[in-house]
Amino acid sequence: MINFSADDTYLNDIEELGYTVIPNAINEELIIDLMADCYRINPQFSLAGIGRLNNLQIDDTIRKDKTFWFDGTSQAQLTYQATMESIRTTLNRTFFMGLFDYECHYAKYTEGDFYKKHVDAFKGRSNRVFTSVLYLNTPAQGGELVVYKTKSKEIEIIIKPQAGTLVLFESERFVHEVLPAIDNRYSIAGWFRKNASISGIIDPPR
Ligand SMILES: O=C(O)CCC(=O)C(=O)O
Ligand SMILES: [Fe+2]
Repeated sequence: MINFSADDTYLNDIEELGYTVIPNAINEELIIDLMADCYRINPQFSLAGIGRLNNLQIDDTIRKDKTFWFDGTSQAQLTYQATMESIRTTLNRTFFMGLFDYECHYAKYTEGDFYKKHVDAFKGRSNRVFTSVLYLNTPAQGGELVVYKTKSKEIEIIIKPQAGTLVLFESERFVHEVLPAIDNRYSIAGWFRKNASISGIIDPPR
């Protein structure tokens, strides 16, 4: 399991580059349990929307993955959330980020599914600060994550999904896309958030 204090390479990457890629961040047993959880809830995966709550829109020209928001109904979900909780406190301690919670969903991409170029947060319009993506399986081909350089069309890095690899990046900073899947691709996408409560109403999750 990832231990930031034992190896600060990843924290240095975050500081210097705004992102990091951590292979084998999560132990194999938990990956197996999370995959089993995906199969359990398989019929409940649904076409992902764009935007939040009331203005959620389904637009399958932008993304075609199917998602399922964590509902805490399995030990695997709770264990994963506890791991993300420890990363949240580490990020806060190291970078004084004031991240106050974490939300995540499973995502399933089957053949031909993609997620076109986008950013996960827009300045001043979202409280998503840090994006996390954990890959649950290792597709033989397809479904690469392409991350672009800040304010540029050039590619910063192409990440091949590998079971156990955790990617962390600044949500506002990086345009990214998921290339069309060939083999089935399972992952957990999540967001560390700051509290952007508007006129006293605590910002709801999702
Ligand atoms: O699965 C990935 O590699 C990235 C997914 C993504 O960009 C998102 O869900 O916002
Ligand atoms: Fe994204």
